[in-house]
Amino acid sequence: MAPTVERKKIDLAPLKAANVPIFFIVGGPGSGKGTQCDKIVAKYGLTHLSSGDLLRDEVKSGSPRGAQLTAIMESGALVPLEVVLDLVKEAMLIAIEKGSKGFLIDGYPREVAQGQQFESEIQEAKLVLFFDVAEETLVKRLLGRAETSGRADDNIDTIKKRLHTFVTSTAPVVDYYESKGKLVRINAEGSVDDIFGVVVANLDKVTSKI
Ligand SMILES: Nc1ncnc2c1ncn2[C@H]1C[C@H](O)[C@@H](COP(=O)(O)OP(=O)(O)O)O1
Ligand SMILES: [Mg+2]
Repeated sequence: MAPTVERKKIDLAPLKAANVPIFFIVGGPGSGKGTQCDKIVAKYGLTHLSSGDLLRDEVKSGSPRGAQLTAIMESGALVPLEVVLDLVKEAMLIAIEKGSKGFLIDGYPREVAQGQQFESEIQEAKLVLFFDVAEETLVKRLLGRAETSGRADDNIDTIKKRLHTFVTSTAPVVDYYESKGKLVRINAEGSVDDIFGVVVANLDKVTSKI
């Protein structure tokens, strides 16, 4: 059986009181989420949180929770939904203390259930930006990133597995938010700047109050 992970009680009152806009950023691995988020942060001053980075940072921190996470990932099991959500909540609270104007939650939700849990415990997402890219392009970009990223998961076998996971579990997320009228589907095959132009046009419609 996979080891369990300790959970602390997290007081979300300051986050709820701030009531800042939250955007989910979804798209296959290599679709350019990180690239576009960096540009959004620079223009709008939103806080960028990547659930993958938060997990990797927790593991690197050497905390007891990080060690428990390593054991789970090595056992091949999935990190429990609540633990990822705890890491996101903690990072959001720290950012709110520093005056964050809103959040880009990158790579989350991976499953419809994750999105529902986030929204019921924290707050509804304002919009979901979906970077839509053909599989062929994703593979090409990830192999390019592999040359400099040092990420163990940027290799052809793992890339294929991640693409399969994306198609089977994340595609329903896209359908779910589309049915709620919150999905912004962005064709992300073009250049970084062209894609950003579309992002800006969509964010400007809803961030006039930021
Ligand atoms: N529009 C674009 N055209 C070409 N390459 C792009 C691109 N957007 C991002 N890239 C590159 C940068 C990275 O090396 C790789 C993956 O981008 P990323 O931002 O790390 O993706 P993600 O965070 O969605 O996994 O592709
Ligand atoms: Mg990324």
